[in-house]
Amino acid sequence: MLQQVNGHSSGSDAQGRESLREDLQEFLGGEVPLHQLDDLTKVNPVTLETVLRCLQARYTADTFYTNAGCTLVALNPFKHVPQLYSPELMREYHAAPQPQKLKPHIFTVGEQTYRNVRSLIEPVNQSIVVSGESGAGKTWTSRCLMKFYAVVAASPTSWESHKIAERIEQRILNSNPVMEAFGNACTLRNNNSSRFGKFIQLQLNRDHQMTGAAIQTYLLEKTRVACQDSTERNFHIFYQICKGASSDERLQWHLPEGAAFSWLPNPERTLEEDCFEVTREAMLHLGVDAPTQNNIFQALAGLLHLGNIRFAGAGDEAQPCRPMDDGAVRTSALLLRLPEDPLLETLRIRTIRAGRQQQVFRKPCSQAECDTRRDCLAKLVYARLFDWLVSVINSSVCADPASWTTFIGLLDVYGFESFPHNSLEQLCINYANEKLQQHFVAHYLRAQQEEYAVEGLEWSFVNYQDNQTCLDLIEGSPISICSLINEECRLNRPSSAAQLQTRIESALAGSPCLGHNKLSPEPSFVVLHYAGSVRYHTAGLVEKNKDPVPPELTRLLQQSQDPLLKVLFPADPEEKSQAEPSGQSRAPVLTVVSKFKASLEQLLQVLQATTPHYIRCIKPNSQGRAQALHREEVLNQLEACGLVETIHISAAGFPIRVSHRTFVERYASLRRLHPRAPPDPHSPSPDEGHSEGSPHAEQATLRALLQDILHTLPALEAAAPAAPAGATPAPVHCGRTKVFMTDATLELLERGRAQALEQCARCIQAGWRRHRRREQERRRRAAVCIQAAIRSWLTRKHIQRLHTAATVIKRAWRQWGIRMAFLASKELDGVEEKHSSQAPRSPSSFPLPLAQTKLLRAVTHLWPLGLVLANAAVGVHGFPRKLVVFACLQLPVGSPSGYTVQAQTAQERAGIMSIRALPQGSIKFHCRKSPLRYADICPELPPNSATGFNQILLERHKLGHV
Ligand SMILES: Nc1ncnc2c1ncn2[C@@H]1O[C@H](COP(=O)(O)OP(=O)(O)OP(=O)(O)O)[C@@H](O)[C@H]1O
Repeated sequence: MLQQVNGHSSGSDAQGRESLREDLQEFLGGEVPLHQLDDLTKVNPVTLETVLRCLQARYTADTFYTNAGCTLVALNPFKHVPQLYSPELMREYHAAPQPQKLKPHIFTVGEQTYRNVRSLIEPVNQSIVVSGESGAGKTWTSRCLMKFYAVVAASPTSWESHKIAERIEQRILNSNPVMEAFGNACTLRNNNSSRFGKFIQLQLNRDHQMTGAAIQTYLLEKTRVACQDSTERNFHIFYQICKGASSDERLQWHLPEGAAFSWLPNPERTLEEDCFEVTREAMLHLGVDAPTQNNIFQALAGLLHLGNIRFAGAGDEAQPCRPMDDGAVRTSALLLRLPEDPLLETLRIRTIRAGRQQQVFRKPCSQAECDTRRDCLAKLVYARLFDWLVSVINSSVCADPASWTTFIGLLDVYGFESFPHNSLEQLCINYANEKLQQHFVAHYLRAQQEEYAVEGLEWSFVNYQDNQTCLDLIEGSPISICSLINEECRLNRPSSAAQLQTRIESALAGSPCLGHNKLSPEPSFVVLHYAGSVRYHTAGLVEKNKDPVPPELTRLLQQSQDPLLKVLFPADPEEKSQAEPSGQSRAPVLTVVSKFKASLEQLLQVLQATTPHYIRCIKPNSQGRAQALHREEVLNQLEACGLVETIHISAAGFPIRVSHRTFVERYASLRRLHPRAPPDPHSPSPDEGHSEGSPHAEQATLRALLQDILHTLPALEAAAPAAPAGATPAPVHCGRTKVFMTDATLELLERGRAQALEQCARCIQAGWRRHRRREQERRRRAAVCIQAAIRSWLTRKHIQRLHTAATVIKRAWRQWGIRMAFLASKELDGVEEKHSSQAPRSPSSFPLPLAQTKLLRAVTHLWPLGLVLANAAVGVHGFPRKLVVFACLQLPVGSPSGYTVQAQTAQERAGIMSIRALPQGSIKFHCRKSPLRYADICPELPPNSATGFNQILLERHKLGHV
């Protein structure tokens, strides 16, 4: 299902798939973000895509270790990660009650292994297989594990034993720089590439303290001594002596500064591995004293000079080739302490023994043969030197067999290799990887079986074919690739590469793992390995397998006066007979393949007798850059280290495992599609007997729901578009806590769920529309109500405001009137008040309308006269004048309720400005202007109207005209 979803598509379809993919991944992966998933087997479903995504997420989050079931996947950080390998962290993992609960780390594996040894559960001995391609971090990992054991497996009780343990650990750790100097080289893929495989056995005593170690090496790439790619380098030790030797040593070893050696490409490149002093120091700790070291380095210098020997063809086959530089021969012979002439002769002349008497014939070699013999001599010396060093290290670090009881093995092997040109080396490496893969798969399947057993599932349905057929093809009996190549060596007959190809293809035609190779221009055969198909070229395969060492070369080296070479090449009659296989001899020939096979079998026997642990080192990118993960490259390595294969094995079973609860939550809707018949009311309910809310009751309810859902599967299958008649039911198993299913079942369930969701969606849509219509109607009515209420409220408010305004106006108007009246009355002098107080007026005794009428009449008819009198500058004053005025105005004099005519003496003096009518009904003569705003305006009164306050009846300027 997920693979389909992961497939390519375009446009909206792709978008839909993407969202479904995410949805499914969320469902299957649970809530845990990918980078927090510590175990790749918990990635759900277990597909390459999800595994890759998980590894990428973790790498981005600087999390470099991830479990994959019984395997630890280690991504190379390609950078220093502070505290990732500190002694404190080692102790933390060592002290943890359950180290597997801590974050995945090589220390978890280390600690688990150590605890297994202590628990004494069979098999007590443990092994850690560290694999991966070149540069993936195998050596680093092995080194870290050794340091880990040096820290945790060294807590002796007494001070003395503490010292001994410390010395042993130091020696074990010191073996690393020595092994790396002699066995590692800078390659295109790794500056410090191990050119051999190794199995380190860390020996523990009864108290589980490390008492020693033993190192077993496999398949050193000795051809590198004499043949290097122009972009690569020879073994580190050659550069170390050339760069690190003192001037005396340079003289002694004939290594002048800047000397050029044809077997020393790229000498200008300086690596951190070029540290001569470290190597010397470590050798010293391992018991290789200074004179022996000197001897070793001198021999190595001799090999460098040997590589400078060049031969020129003599032109005549009967004549041996000429050396182009006698100096190189001389120096080489001197340093290797070989006689110069025999050295030259051995390189140029082959001896052949023939006939019953084993007569010796001497035959000059061709130029190419001379070169081959020279290279062979160097390879022979170097390989023996390497093996001798390993044995020296072993004798230094290996504990007395009686002192150790258990061991932890560290296997650092080369990963699966597939290059454009593959030969015997790759065949051996890939053969070893096939063997280890078989071992790993057996172990992995066992772990899977255990999980299935815990869940109460049968294992038998997992139909997986392991890689036995491929192994049969490579090493099987009686006919296999190895046996055919060995046969060619044994028969010692001339055979071409094409003939070998034909032989292999015809003899092994029935093997399903032998690929067809019709189009290749070069003779080759194809093997379909578990990690991919590899084409092996047959040219030179037999020769490499023979790894012939001309006996003359061995004899020559046995003549050396050098103490080291004497040790490396003792005069051994047994070796002699091995080195001189007779063409007619039927004795088994020790070929490279047969030796390798033997050591591999021995190794597997050791592994099978131990509890294995696996660390798969992955190189995130080939450039060695930090923070860069190239998916394609990682995918290839996952394939090569067998993780993909184990993923496929998972797929052969039930790659999808979901907990009961999650399953029910996701697929509960399926019950709507095909409802089950209601249960018999008399049958017991699933949670009967369990108290409500108890875990049992919950589990029982879940199970019942689960069964309901699973019962819909047949109906779903029948409804599936391409369901063939009589198709087998979708495989699904209900474990104790999880539902196990295949990809096909997931697809079926998902399809049903989509249908159920569609139905639900329709229901929801209809309900929603109904609900929306009702809502809309309700809203409309509510809006009308609200509008009406608001309008009435607004109107009320408006009217209220008008009322308030009117009241305010009225009040203001009244106040204004009062103020005006007050001002008008204030304007009067105290005279009136006096009059008023003396003769209070009674409205009832003299009603105002009548008084007004009288006044008006008086004003209208007589006031001009009174006025004239009042204004007269001379004349009557005082009371007589008042009387005159009163008379003119026809006002009753002394009437208590009548009008008063007021005029102040000062006014009288200043003259009258105006005559005014007051609301109280009196007439006033004003000698100045009124403070009232309108009081000084003489209204054009209509006849008989005298309203207003203090209204001017007549102004001064008009007075004159009167
Ligand atoms: N855990 C790590 N932390 C930091 N750097 C690392 C780590 N592991 C590996 N490296 C880096 O990667 C380089 C290659 O690692 P290493 O030599 O262990 O690879 P290898 O798998 O042993 O390669 P080969 O098979 O060629 O020997 C190291 O030199 C180191 O720089």
